[in-house]
Amino acid sequence: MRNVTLILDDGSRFHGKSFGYEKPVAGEVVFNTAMTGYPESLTDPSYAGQLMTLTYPLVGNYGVPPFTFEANGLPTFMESEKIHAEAIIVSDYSEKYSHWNAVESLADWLKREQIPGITGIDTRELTKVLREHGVMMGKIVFDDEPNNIPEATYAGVNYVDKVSCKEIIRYNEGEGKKKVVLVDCGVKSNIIRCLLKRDVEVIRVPWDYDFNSLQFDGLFISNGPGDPDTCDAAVQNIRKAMQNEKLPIFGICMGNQLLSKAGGAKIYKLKYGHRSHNQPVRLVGTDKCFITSQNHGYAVDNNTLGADWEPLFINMNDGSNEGIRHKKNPWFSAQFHPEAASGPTDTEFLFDEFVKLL
Ligand SMILES: NC(=O)CC[C@H](N)C(=O)O
Repeated sequence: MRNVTLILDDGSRFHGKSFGYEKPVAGEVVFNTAMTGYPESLTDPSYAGQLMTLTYPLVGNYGVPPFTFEANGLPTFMESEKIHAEAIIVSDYSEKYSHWNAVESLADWLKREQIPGITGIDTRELTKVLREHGVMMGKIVFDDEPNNIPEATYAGVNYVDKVSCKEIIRYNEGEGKKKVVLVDCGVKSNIIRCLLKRDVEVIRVPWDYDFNSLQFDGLFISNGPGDPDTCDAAVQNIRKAMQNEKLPIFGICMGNQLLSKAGGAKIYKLKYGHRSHNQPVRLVGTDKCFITSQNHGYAVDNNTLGADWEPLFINMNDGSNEGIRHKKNPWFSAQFHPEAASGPTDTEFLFDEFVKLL
């Protein structure tokens, strides 16, 4: 195993060993405190541009599931067709694995997809640095090679355009009871699975496609990577769709941010984001709290919501926005991931609420 160093923008250095593909890499360094779910997280398109640190110390011991596909073209076990994170950073990589569904080791998968993985990093100390300073850009370099990796940029880059589908994809065509247009900002497969199992036809369109001339019963806006302020074309299309006040609209994560922007609200960057399986959110107006799966670095500013809108969920750790709803029209969204995959399924009922409105 070759020696590597993770260098953060503030000059902090963390020394470890390479266990994945051997290439230097740069990106935004983020941390995720979930205890499981590395196959799902690595293939979540929302991690594009990011070096993903896992704080759970032992990673790799249940291997990697196969890349098989369902009849509708969706991967059976993964959240997209490939790894989207730029790299994975762990404390203690386990090459030995055992699981009913495992077909290869995490190292073999990373090498095949040309994604660096590093182990032996004090991920607890790294997370403390990121919590105190805020997320930072960083790079992984090989100690025996000159440091020749260019700096990466994250803010202001339109990552959605890199991961969105390039043409329309239809699921359950002519079979579902209702039709939903899904704006693909980097959609996770389980969102589509959650819609399909509720008997709807899904028309998945590129993020900037003007879908308003299509025939459909509801609009869904997906999760996606990067800065929502780079996705103006989607915001304009959503605004056009809102001219029909009866059209049900549901957004998740980036979808919450884009719906909020279409409603006139502003977005800001969180100091170090929410990435875990145990983020508590309260349903506004009730004492109900749900434990949610999350992966986001930006948030909607509650104080900028227009008079017709209100927060739907609030994060119980830091009071930040976790969803919005319109006071009159059937429009709502969640900042967390009700589709889970990975993580708790407590809030999957939001898909039922959406489908009931169609
Ligand atoms: N998972 C997502 O959709 C993330 C949305 C956005 N890229 C953020 O970081 O906040």
